Amino acid sequence: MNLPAHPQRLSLPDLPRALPLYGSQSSRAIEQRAQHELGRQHLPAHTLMQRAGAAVFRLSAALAPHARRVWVVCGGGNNGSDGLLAAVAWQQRLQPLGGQVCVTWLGDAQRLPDDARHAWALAQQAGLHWAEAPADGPDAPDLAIDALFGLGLAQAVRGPALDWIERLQSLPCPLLCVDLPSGLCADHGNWHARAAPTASPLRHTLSLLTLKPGLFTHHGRQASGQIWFDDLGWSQLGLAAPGPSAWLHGPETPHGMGPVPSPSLLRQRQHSPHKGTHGSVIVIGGQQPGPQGTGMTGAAVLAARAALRGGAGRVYLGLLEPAAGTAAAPVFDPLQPELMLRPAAALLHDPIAAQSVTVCGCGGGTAVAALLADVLATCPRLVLDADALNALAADAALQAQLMARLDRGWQTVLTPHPLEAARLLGCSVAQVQADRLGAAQQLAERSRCVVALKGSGTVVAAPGWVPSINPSGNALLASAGTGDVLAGLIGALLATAEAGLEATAQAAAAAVHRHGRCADRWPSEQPLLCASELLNCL
Ligand SMILES: NC(=O)C1=CN([C@@H]2O[C@H](COP(=O)(O)OP(=O)(O)OC[C@H]3O[C@@H](n4cnc5c(N)ncnc54)[C@H](OP(=O)(O)O)[C@@H]3O)[C@@H](O)[C@H]2O)[C@@H](O)CC1
Ligand SMILES: Nc1ncnc2c1ncn2[C@@H]1O[C@H](COP(=O)(O)OP(=O)(O)O)[C@@H](O)[C@H]1O
Repeated sequence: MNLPAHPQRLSLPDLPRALPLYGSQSSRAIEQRAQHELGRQHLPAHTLMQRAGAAVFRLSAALAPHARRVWVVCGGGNNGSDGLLAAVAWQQRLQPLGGQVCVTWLGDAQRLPDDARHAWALAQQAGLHWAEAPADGPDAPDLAIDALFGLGLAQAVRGPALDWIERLQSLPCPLLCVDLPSGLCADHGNWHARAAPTASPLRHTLSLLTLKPGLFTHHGRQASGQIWFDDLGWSQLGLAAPGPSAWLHGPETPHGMGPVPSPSLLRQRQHSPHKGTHGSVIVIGGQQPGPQGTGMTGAAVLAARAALRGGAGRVYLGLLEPAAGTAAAPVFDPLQPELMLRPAAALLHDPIAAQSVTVCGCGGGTAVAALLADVLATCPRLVLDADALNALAADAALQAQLMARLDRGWQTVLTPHPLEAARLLGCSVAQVQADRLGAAQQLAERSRCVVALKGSGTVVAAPGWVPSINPSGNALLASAGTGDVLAGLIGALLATAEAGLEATAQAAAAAVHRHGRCADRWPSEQPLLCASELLNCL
């Protein structure tokens, strides 16, 4: 058998293809299949662990080639074994150079799993230096390896490991986390230690055998730093893997269709299309300021502009009627005069509504609730955002109407942030965030809609689909109005997408990826990315 490939650096967000993600259960199933096959091929016991230890050593040596004082923190399970084997390899490298490896070990020699017992014996033979903590001052570590917990962490960390995790995460030297940063839940990206780590360019994570969903959503991206992957030779075994728990999608999503090319490129390649070919988008929202209205016209304007910049051929902006005695609605958008402004109710009763994608709810305030039943009944392709979602959450009749849309072959995309998702699911934000994949999937199944659950690692789910996680975007997007831009962009991509649930989900995922990529490409010398600036790079 060939040797396993070197660790691959995951170049996010532009993955060449969608990658399967496996939670702890399916990772263990894959490990079992691999162990069985390696045994069948008469490879020595502990081969997988040996490969894991070698991969950790190889990558850490590449990250810190001049390291002389290495601190390796190991737990008492198999994650710790990978660390122990890497420590032995570092000891062999550093001994002739006068360097030192310090191992902090949490295990109980009386109750070690089989692989860990073997690694422990090798570590004993190598004569490693054991200590509760590394030296301080000039002898402080210049490389650290975190092998406390990987897949086996099931609940809040207890005991001395809490202090070690904190110390590891704040060291001013490169840190390589084995499989997962200790404290991070493989399945959900929840942080199970004290305060979640701040971002650090010194932090790396080498995911072993499989990529886990928790690395890419909720606390995962920030806690993991740069993510690397080594499949430990799994792909060369030619075995069937269980179905993935989720996908990590790039511009190409896992569900069949190729990458979504940029609209301008598509247009430059063609000659015969007219504006109608590029689809129409209606945006309904933007409650006017007034005695009841909260004044959120800007949100609907952002969504409409995003639909235009996203490639829609025609964009209509239907602002919600101003209350009596308040200022009249604007008649045009001076910065984007291409937008066609009409009263929202008039747009809904125009035949245009049947041929367009409608984006409803951005800045809709309380006024949008009154129109929602009409919107659900007249708009075959629909994106519901913000206040439309809140109105939906408060009204069981509207929810029933939403669910029935799919029977007519009508598609809907919901774009909740975690609070909106919690309202729709009738649970707390903490419950949504504790299982973002599960929450998005549950909402998709319950509402029979495509769902984009926003936040770090936006999850796109659809009924009957395996959900996918978007790897683009960063906290530059955490500012008011960026969600409105996303809703408009989804509308634009839907306007030229094929009919059907799969194409709808594909378009939503592509829009989420494109939206996040704008933030990833934003020049680092410019500290802020306002929603209106985001429009310029769509
Ligand atoms: N499967 C694979 O893909 C492959 C797996 N490999 C490697 O094995 C790793 C999985 O190993 P694993 O199953 O032994 O679990 P692991 O992460 O070491 O944790 C168990 C230890 O943590 C402890 N512990 C748990 N919770 C705790 C808490 N809250 N607070 C405190 N302690 C807690 C628990 O203690 P206990 O509960 O038993 O007292 C036990 O000592 C995987 O991530 C990868 O690195 C690769 O080598 C090959 C391919
Ligand atoms: N930390 C983050 N990392 C990546 N994307 C983020 C982060 N914070 C927010 N976003 C993205 O920014 C957008 C914010 O949307 P939303 O919360 O609806 O804001 P608003 O209603 O003000 O427009 C979403 O697309 C969300 O995924």
